Amino acid sequence: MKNKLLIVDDEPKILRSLKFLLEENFEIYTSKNSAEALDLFRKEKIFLVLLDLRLKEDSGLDLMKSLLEFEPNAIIIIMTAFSTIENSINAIKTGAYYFITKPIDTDQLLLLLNTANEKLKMIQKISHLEGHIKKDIIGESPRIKEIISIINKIKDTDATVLITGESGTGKELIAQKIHTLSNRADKPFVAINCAAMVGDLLESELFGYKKGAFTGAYKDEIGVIRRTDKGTLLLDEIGEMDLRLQSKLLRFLQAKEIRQIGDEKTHKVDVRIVCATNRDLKKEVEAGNFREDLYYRINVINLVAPSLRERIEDLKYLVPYFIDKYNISFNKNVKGITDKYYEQLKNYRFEGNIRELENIIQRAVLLSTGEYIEPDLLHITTHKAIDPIDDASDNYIKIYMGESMKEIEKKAIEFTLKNNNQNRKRTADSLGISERALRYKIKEYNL
Ligand SMILES: Nc1ncnc2c1ncn2[C@@H]1O[C@H](COP(=O)(O)OP(=O)(O)OP(=O)(O)O)[C@@H](O)[C@H]1O
Repeated sequence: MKNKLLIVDDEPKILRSLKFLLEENFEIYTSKNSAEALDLFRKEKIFLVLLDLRLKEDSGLDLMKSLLEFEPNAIIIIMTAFSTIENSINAIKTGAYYFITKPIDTDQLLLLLNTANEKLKMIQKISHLEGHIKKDIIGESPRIKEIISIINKIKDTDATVLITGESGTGKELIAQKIHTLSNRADKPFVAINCAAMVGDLLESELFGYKKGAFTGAYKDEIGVIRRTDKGTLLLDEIGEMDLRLQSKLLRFLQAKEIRQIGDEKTHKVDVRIVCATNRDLKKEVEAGNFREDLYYRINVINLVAPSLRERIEDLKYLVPYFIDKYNISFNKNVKGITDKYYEQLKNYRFEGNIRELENIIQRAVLLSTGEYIEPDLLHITTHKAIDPIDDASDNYIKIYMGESMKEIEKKAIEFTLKNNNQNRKRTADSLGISERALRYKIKEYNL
C-alpha cells in the first residue's frame, strides 16, 4: 500500500509537477493554503508532508506547528525558496524532518522521500505494536472481572453505556473492549473527546456539514457519527458537551437519524453510543449543566471503572505489562522490579491511576541500566504529600514526573489565581485563556 503524501504550495504549477513526479510512489494530496491543508491532514490521517515555507497568506512555519501538534509523529519536509540558513534552522528546530531548497533537485527529493518513507514505516510498525499491546484490559481483580462479566452480558445489545470513574482508570479501554467483544467488532470504533473541541466545532465533527453551510465548509463532510455507521462511538468526557449540543445528541439518540449541518435530508445511522466521564453527571444535572433526559438516555448501563487503589492487587499484572511495553519501545531488556519496591508501589496513592503508574514505569524503564528497576528510579516517594502551592516560590510552581496534565493545569490555575489575588480577569489574561474557560476550570477543579 502506498503511503499518503500531502504537498502544500501556493503555486499550482509546482503542485502539478510534484504530483506528476511522485504519484507513482505515493497517494498524493495537494493544497494551496493552511486551513485546507490542516483539514486534509487530519481527515486523511496523513503522516508525510512536503511543505513550502512561504505560502501566500499563511505562514508555513505556523502550519507546520499545527500539523505536529495534531500528529507529533508526522514527517514534514520543508521546501524553501530562500536558502538562508536561518529559515531552515528555524524549521528544523520546530520539528521539520529535513529541508530542500527550490528549485528542487528531483533526485535529491526522491532520495529524501525514500528515507522519510522508511522512517515512517518504522514508526507505523512501533505504533502498531503498541496498539496491539494496548488493546486489552489487564487485571484479574474482582472489580475487573465484574466489569468483563457485565460487558459479556451487554456486548451484543444496542444499549447505551455510561462509563464513569476517575481520570486514568481505563475508561477508554473499557469502551474499546465493549466494541471488540461485540458483533460490531469488524466495524469502526471511534473515540471523540468532547472536551477537546468547542461547541460548533464538535457539532460539525459529529454531525457533518454540507459544502457552504458555514465559512470554511468548502466541501461536504459526512461527520463522525455517519462514518461510524454499524460500529461503536465513544463520546469521551461527555460532561463537557454544551447544552445545545446535548439536545441535538438526544434527538439523534431517540430518532437514530442524522442531518448534516446545512442539509435538508436525514440519514438513518446504526451506531452504538458509549459515553465516558470523570464527572459526577448526577450532580451536573442538579446544577443545570447536563440535561436530565439525556442523562437517563445514556445511562442505560453504568460501568464504574475502579481506581487503581481499589484494585491494587492488579499491580502484579500491570507492572510487567508496562515493562514489556516500554522494553519494546525503548529497545531495553528490563526484567522487573525488586520486591521491596513492589511493596513501595503498593502503598502509593496513585491519584492519576493507571496512567500515572504507566508514566512511572515508562520513566523507570528508560532510565534503568540494570536488569531490575532500581529503587531510586521509581521516584514516587513523597511528592504527593507536598502542598504544590505552599511549595511554590513567587515565580514558579513545581511539576513532578508522573503528574497528569490535569494535575499540572490545576496547579497552574491555582497558583496564578493566588498571585493575582483571585482576580479572574488578570488570571485568565496571564494564562492566555478566556474568562469563561477559566470559570469552567475553577468549577471543574473545585478551586
Ligand atoms: N486495565 C488496564 N490495563 C492496561 N492498561 C490500562 C488499563 N487501564 C488503563 N490502561 C492504560 O492507562 C492509560 C489511561 O487509560 P484511559 O485513557 O483508558 O483512561 P481514562 O479513564 O479514559 O482517562 P481520562 O478520564 O483521563 O480520559 C492508557 O494508556 C491505557 O492504555
